[in-house]
Amino acid sequence: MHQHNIYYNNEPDFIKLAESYSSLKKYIKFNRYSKQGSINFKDPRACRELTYALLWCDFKIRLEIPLDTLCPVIPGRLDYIHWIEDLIFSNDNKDANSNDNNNHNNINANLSVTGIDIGTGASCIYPLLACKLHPEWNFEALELNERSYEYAKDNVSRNNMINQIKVRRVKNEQKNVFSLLLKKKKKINCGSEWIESLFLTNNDSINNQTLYNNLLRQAIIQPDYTFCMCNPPFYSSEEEMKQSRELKVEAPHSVCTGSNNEMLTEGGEVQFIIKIIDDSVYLYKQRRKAIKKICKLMKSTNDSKHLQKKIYNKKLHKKGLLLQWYTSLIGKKKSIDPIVAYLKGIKHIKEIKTTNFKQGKTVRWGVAWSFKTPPL
Ligand SMILES: C[S@@+](CC[C@H](N)C(=O)[O-])C[C@H]1O[C@@H](n2cnc3c(N)ncnc32)[C@H](O)[C@@H]1O
Repeated sequence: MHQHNIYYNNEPDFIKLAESYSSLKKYIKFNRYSKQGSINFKDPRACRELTYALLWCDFKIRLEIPLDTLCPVIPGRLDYIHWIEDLIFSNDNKDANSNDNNNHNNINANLSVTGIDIGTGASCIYPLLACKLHPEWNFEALELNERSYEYAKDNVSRNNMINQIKVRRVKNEQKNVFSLLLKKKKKINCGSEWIESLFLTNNDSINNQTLYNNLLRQAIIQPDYTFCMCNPPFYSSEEEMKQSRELKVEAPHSVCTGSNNEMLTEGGEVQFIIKIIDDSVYLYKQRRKAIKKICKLMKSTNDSKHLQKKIYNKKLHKKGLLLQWYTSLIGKKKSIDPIVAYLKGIKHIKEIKTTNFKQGKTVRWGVAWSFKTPPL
């Protein structure tokens, strides 16, 4: 467990918890092994009540989820968030390359953090927890399933976080996973901040080449979002899901309440994550192309108004999307190699990281990738 996790070396005391959260009381079981009491982890109602109790007592989060959706195991969800903190705030990003102005990871140390949760589920658990830990963070929470989307929205309002977390309904899973955010970017009439500053700083002529180069550099290295995260549906079929349960030597620690949309996806998690990778590459290339065109235009004109008009007419400032870190959870060990091999085959990718999250008998893995800075 991550050292920043509040449950690190600090297992919840169920009896104390039930004293503060009375509806948990009826689910508490005593046995001779545990002084702290326990619950029946095979009972979905008991698991859900435990999640509600932990979220309320430790985070002041009120949750409501249907019994037949995934009941988030809080310590595990926290571990993934803490790993993302490590990625975005790590010294590698801030200091090790501090002389490297071309590294888009550096710039973000001073910027606000906006995350994207792909498949936020009914609980909207990652955005809620992350924004409680970091009240200055913002989230875009994307969800395909209509009922989960409605629940996620209600959970955000219930916790007065509508200003921090935007829940968005994905209607077409075939489209680029980031397409709703691209649409949002396109709707912003004034264009991106960097392009505005490019023109506001010097309205008459492009005579200060250094200034312009610096602003353009900002445009290239500044990500639109800090990170994305995803807990994908792991399995390709009910058969595979069944087999995986049967393969476990010991009985699963707790009941799995996930419904089909949460557990199953065509091609399983490998295909799901590879689609996120492909979508990220496509948008990176779009942005790279647009920046190349802007550079060409800058060479051909000395008139900033003319340049501005051309950029706006060609919508170059709205093209592509770049995140500092793309991440996903991986549910099966055998999925890591094909995903990492796929990432290694993409020449624009600068860094690939993997990790594991161990919690009791359950192990999950994490994968993260970031792109090279597009060339000036
Ligand atoms: C395993 S669940 C994770 C739910 C939640 N994030 C959690 O960790 O408990 C996967 C979620 O992704 C959603 N989903 C599947 N495909 C999606 C897509 N293309 N875009 C957005 N959400 C999707 C599913 O409906 C489901 O709610």
